[in-house]
Order: sequence, then structure tokens, then C-alpha cells
Amino acid sequence: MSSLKSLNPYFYKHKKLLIIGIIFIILANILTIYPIKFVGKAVNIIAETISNPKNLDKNELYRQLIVYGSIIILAPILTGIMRFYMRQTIIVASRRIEFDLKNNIYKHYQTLSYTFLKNSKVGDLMNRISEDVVNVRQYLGPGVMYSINTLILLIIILGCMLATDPIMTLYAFIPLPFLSYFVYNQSIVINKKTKKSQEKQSELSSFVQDSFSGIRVIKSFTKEKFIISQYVEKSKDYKEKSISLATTEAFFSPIMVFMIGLSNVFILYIGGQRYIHGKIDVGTITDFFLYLNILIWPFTALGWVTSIIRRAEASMERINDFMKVKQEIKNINHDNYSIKGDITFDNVSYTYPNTGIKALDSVSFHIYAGETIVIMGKSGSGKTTIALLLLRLIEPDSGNIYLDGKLLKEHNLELIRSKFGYVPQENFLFSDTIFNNISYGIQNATQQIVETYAKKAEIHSNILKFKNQYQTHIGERGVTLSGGQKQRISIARALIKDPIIYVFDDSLSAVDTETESKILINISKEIKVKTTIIISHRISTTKYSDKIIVLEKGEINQIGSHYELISKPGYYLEIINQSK
Ligand SMILES: Nc1ncnc2c1ncn2[C@@H]1O[C@H](COP(=O)(O)OP(=O)(O)OP(=O)(O)O)[C@@H](O)[C@H]1O
Repeated sequence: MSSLKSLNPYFYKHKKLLIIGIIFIILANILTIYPIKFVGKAVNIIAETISNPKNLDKNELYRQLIVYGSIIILAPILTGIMRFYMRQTIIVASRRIEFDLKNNIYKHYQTLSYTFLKNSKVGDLMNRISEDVVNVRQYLGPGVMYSINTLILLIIILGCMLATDPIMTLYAFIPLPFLSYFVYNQSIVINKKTKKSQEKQSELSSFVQDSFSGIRVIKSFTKEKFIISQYVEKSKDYKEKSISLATTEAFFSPIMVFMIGLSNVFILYIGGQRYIHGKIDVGTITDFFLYLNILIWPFTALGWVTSIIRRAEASMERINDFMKVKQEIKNINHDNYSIKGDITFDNVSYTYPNTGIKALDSVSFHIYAGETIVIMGKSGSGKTTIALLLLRLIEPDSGNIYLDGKLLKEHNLELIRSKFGYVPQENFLFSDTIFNNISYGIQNATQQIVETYAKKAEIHSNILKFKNQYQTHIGERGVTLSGGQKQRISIARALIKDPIIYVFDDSLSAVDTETESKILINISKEIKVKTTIIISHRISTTKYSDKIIVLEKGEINQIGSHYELISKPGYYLEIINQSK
């Protein structure tokens, strides 16, 4: 139950509804049990009438039977009304808690670090916020409701039974300790099996997500059959875990019914003995049977409720694992001020924690505000890592980064990110209209502004060719764009922010050199006055730069202007010679 403790604040928040719900549960149970003693009384009157027909007072008999009959009929109607309100309060509270929980998980996801999210599987993240939350909601709603219901019913029935005949009560409850032992053991097994089945489900979701993202590769490599067989294998695994869980859960109902049946046998035997010896009347035996049979459903449901609780416990553990992950990059400054764009890297090193790869090793350089630098280097040399450090998506392990002479981590994080125009290497666009994608970073964008920046990014004429032009939907529900078109929309999205610092991470790799040149000419005015970092493999971009940094295995191999670098042997000269 420990993981479910983290739900206490949510229970507290919705305490009013829950307390009202509990009151309805109590009323519903009192109304369920109240008419039972009248059944016993009615049975006694009928038995009395049959054995002594001479004493029959017809009017009195009818009067009593009408009163008892009315109570027996009316009480279930009122019980039904109480049960309706019990659901209306407790189930509604569970839905509200589910809403809060989902929002809190999503909010927490947003605070998690780039590296953590990058290393998590999307399917798994999705499962924790969907499937796992549904499991927890099942506990919050039916789980809590039926647990309280069973407990209250048990207390009331136990009280009624003890008041009627303590000895018969003792016999009726003989199977109870065995039942508790069985429930306890089964619930441990259910918890373990649930965790395994949920892990398998997460794996399956991640696999499906992966295979749809890589559908082009799968089809071009004609791997459909292979991927289907892998899916079958994984879903078989999930199926086996689920069946094993269902088998354990299936034991509950028959065992519960068996135990109640055993109680009935005891009642019949002991009750019969006591009746023969004149210690009780036949109505008392009838009452006991009715009491026990009322317990059948709640006790059968106990098995179901136990698995709901165990499932929720396993799910909550998975949710808590994520909720415990601390926000690594925090904002300590909330001031508003202007940024010039002077950047210094002072002996900066960074190692990716998950792989242990040292991506940057004591890197130092200085970019004056308004300068344009091109970062070159072989694949994996650490270029993107510099961009991520600048945006504070990751923090250096050692060394310092300064912006306008002040430590980057002491700046207002939201402010500095708003001053960056970042075009990432992987051109991610949202499943939305082209207009909304371009205007993503600004508020109240007009058609004119969006078009201006689309023109600068050399994508305007392409957009006009689509039927719905700027209102064209991209992605799953709309058109599929070419790599170059996506890149240019990403560029327009960064330009429209009118940032102070541009970071283009291999942003022109998917467009031809002519378009690349046009884009760079279009934004040359901005580039001249703003700090611009262009990560590129192409020599054509270097003509716009003040300085070139050549990285090799995370270290600076060469640094200088185009003319300085072509005058000495090295990677830069090699690239120049290759491009001739
Ligand atoms: N999220 C990550 N987790 C672990 N290792 C990473 C991660 N991202 C990059 N790396 C590793 O860090 C090193 C530097 O990567 P980086 O992306 O900075 O190189 P790059 O020069 O930009 O490469 P490319 O030109 O191919 O984009 C590489 O060896 C890479 O494998």
C-alpha cells in the first residue's frame, strides 16, 4: 500500500465528496440489512400460524404481514437511491482525482531534463500517464467504494448477527481467518504479476510507436514480415503475463463462494441443532442465511477489489518512479533585462550520463555579440552538444558558460530561451497547420508576419502550392512535407521570434546549395547584427562567418577566420580541397 500513500493529498483535496459518499454507503447498507429481521419475523408468524391454526387472528396476521412486506419492499428502493448517490459522489471524486493526477504527471514531464526524456521510451511515458492512471482511478473509484462498502457491511452484519445469536455468529465466521490469509497471499502474487504485465504492455506500446515512426525504413527494407513477427512475439509475451494474472484473479471468486458456502453449512448444522434443542426459532436461522447471502457479493467483490488495489499499487509505483525524478535544470532568476549575445565557453566539458560518452573536453572559445561563427567537425565531434549547452537543455560537468559576462545558469532561463532562435537538427513539426507551426514562438501572429518570415526561409512559394496554403495540416492528419520543406518551416519558426542569438544546427543540410545561399542572403541583415552560430558540414556557409571552430572528438582542433584556416594544414583545408 506504500506507493498509494502518495494519493493522500488528492483524497484530502476531495474529502467533502468522499465523506458524503461514505455516508451514502453507510445508509445504503443499513437499508439493506434493516428489513432482514422482518423476514425472520414474518417467517415466525407464518410458522406459528401453520403449527397453531386455532390461534389465528386473521386481521392481526394481515396487518403484520403488510407492515413487514412494505418494509421489505420499500427498503431496497431506498437502498437503490442511496447506491446511486454513493456512485455519484465517490466515482465523481475518483474522476476528479484522475484529472488532477494526469495534469500533475504531465506538468512534471515538462520539467524533466532533456537527457532524461531523450533516454525514456515514448510508449513507456504514454503508458504511465494513460494505462497506469486508469489503474489508479479504478482503485480510487470502485476500489475505495467497494472496500468501504464491504467493511461497513461486515461491521453492521456482524453486529446484527451477534445481537441475534453469538454462538451461531462464531460458527458462521469460522472460515474468515482462512479467507484473510488467502486474500493476503493472492494479493502479493497479483501485485508481482501486475507489474510484469504492465512492463510488457509498456514495451509493446514503445514497439508500436517505434515501428510507426520508422515506417519508411521498415517498408524500404521490406521488413514488414519481420516486424510483424516481432510484434507477435512481444504481444505473446504480454498475453502470457496477462493470462497468468487473470488465472490468479480467477481463483478469487470460487474460493469466496466456497467459504460463504461453508458458513452456510455451519449455520444449517449448528442452527438445526439449536432449533431442535429449542434455543432458537426458525426465523433466526432464516435471518442468518440472509445475512450470509448478503455478504456473498461483497466478499466475491473483495477478490476483484484486491486485484484492483494491487494493480493500482503497481501502477502508482511506476508513476512515483517518474514523479521522484528531480528537475535538474532550475531557473533561479526571474528578472527581465536585455541580452546582447556575447558568449564565452571556458574549459567546458560534458559527458552524457547514460552512455558515459565525453562529448566535449575542455572547450574554450569566445563569440562577441553580433558575430557569426560556424562550427564544423566530423559526425559525433560534439557540435550539437554545444548548442544544447547554450540553450541550457544540459549543464556542463565542469567549466563555465557565460552570456554577456554573466554565468549562463544565473540568467533568467525563460528569458534567455526566448532570446534564442534555435533550429534543431531533427526538424520536428507539430501535427498542426503550417501557420501555427511557423508562429509557434510568438503570440498574436498575423498572416502578413508569418508570410514575411516564410519568404525569408524560402518556403512561401511552396506553401502557396498547397490547396489550403498556410492552413494546410502537417503530419498525421495532413500533408507529408519533404525534409527540405520541414527544415525551412523550422527556420521560419526560429526567425519569426526575432531572437538575439541564432543557432542553426545543421539546418540547411536538406536544402540545395542554391536555396541555402538564398536563405542566408535573405537573413544576412539579421545575421550581421545578431550573434549567429551555424553548425554545418558545408563549406558554403563559412563565407558568412567571422570565425570558424573545428571540433574533433570533443576538443577544439582549429579556430580562426576562413583566411587564417586555409593558410595552414588541417581539417578545414581538407574540406576546402575536397569541395573543389
Ligand atoms: N542524448 C545522448 N545520449 C548519449 N550520448 C549522446 C547523446 N547525444 C549525443 N551523444 C554522443 O555524444 C557525442 C557528441 O554528439 P553530438 O551530437 O554533439 O555530435 P555532433 O558533432 O553534433 O554530430 P553530428 O554531426 O552527427 O550531428 C557523440 O559521440 C554521441 O554519440
